[in-house]
Amino acid sequence: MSEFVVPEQYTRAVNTTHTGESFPIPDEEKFSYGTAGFRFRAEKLSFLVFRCAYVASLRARQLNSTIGVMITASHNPEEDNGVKLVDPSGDMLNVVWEIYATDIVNATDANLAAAVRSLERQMSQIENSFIATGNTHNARVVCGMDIRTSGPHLMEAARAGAAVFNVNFENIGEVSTPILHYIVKSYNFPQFAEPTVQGYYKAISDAFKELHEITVEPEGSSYQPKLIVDCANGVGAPRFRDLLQHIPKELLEVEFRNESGPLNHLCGADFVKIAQKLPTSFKSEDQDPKCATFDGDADRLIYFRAKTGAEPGAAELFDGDKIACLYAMYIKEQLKAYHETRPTYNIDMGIVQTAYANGSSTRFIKDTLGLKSVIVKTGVKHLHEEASEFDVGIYFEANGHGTVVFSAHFDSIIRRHPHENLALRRLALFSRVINETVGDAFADLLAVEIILRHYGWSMDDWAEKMYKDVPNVQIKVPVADRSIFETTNAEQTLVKPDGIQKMIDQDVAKFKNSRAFIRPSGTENIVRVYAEADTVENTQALGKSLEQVIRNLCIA
Ligand SMILES: CC(=O)N[C@H]1[C@@H](OP(=O)(O)O)O[C@H](CO)[C@@H](O)[C@@H]1O
Ligand SMILES: [Mg+2]
Repeated sequence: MSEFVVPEQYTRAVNTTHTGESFPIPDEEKFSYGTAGFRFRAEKLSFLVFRCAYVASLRARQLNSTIGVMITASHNPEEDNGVKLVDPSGDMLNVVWEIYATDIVNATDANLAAAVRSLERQMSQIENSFIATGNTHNARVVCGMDIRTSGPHLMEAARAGAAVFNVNFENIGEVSTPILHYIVKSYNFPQFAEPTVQGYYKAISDAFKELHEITVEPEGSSYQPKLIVDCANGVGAPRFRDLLQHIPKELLEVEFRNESGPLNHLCGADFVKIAQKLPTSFKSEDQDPKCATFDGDADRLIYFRAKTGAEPGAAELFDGDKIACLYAMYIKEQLKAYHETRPTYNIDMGIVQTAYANGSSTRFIKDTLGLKSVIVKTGVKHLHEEASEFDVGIYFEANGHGTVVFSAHFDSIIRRHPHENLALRRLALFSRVINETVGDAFADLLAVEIILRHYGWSMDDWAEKMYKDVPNVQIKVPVADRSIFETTNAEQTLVKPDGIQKMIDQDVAKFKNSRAFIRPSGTENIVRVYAEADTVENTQALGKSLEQVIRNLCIA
């Protein structure tokens, strides 16, 4: 019996990009909307951006709102690129739409119209909304890109994608990912800020300057308003320079490094976090007092300095966990002062972390700050969602991606009455320095500086007055097929392949104060091993032995 063969004109072998160029996709290749959208070598991206901007335009019509498209591959190398979509609130794309986006990206050219009709049918059942009809005059797609050389071509792919359904398109040029998120929110909530890059600079810097004015350094303060920033050779360099035009040097003086070399190469927040090393152009002997690093699209921030008493090039990190704890200390203090004067309206606060959070930070949150840390799955959308359960929800990934979200209740009590007392004013202004839509390296840096000044802290103080990280290691193990790994318990336990968790548990039991887990990455073809133990040597040994568990399994 002969098998039915689909005529080629109906397969993905004849798919095309926005310029009509052929983009054949093998049958077995299925794109999926990962932890942070679609990410590949840049060659694949014109097609994906074209289709994603089309999806964005459908969502924009459905909600009669502005939707964002960001073209970036964050901390990945220059040759890569990626695309992710931003919802009207400035948050990550709604998860149901991640599925629609996946369907549309995987459709054949011939089936695209049918895929959209099916999407519309599903939507009319679930949300009672329609794409093709109704009021769509506010529908708009706003698109930003980082500074990869593939960016401008992909911007044209996005423009073409939005044009298919005739939706307004705006290119906002080279921006950090958080700027794009902020502008999308500003379009949809005009009272929030002017929906331009300048509007973002003004809103954040005005709040910073006002909060700075009412932040008094304590007597004997060791705070220094100076720091050196490693820009990962990314978009953070030009845009942070622009933002600082709005902030007088006496308030904050920044020296820029790694502004124009190879993107994310031996520098940037991801490199510093995983290697625990100083980025290129920083040296141990310089003993630079206070340094910070962004990733390639400036949505991550980590503070660091040269580690004393360690091998040359080693870095001491003040990572996402330490920043989260700093925010928590400060906000808790202001909330306490607020509750003393107005006990009637309770405002609750919580901290959300992932399993990668250093064990010491979680203990500090619980034992010293008397707060609870909720552990969720990796990926900002999970943290953001959980943090939104609180009036003040602080969330951070250990890698430096994080922010604070504030509830409507907080809004009505604090933001609308900021002049009643100092604590209220501080809270209200702090909430405006922060970019609530997503982790923002610039906004987070300004918030950290305010808090260090408030406490009169140097980096020494920050290190000594909080907690000491337990030794930890993160190892990337390349694998042919990461889909064979399945996790549970906020990704801390492997349920598949069979028997593997038992081997992990046996290894972990050999070391003192140890904790470890293995999970497949959602962004790269690797499995990540994370381990903690009592000493650096034991941590390395545990990490290596777990790495071997994976290697044996994947070779077998
Ligand atoms: C351990 C780690 O840092 N994982 C990162 C990384 O996800 P993976 O699914 O682990 O590849 O990229 C995500 C997107 O940038 C980020 O949210 C996450 O924290
Ligand atoms: Mg990033």
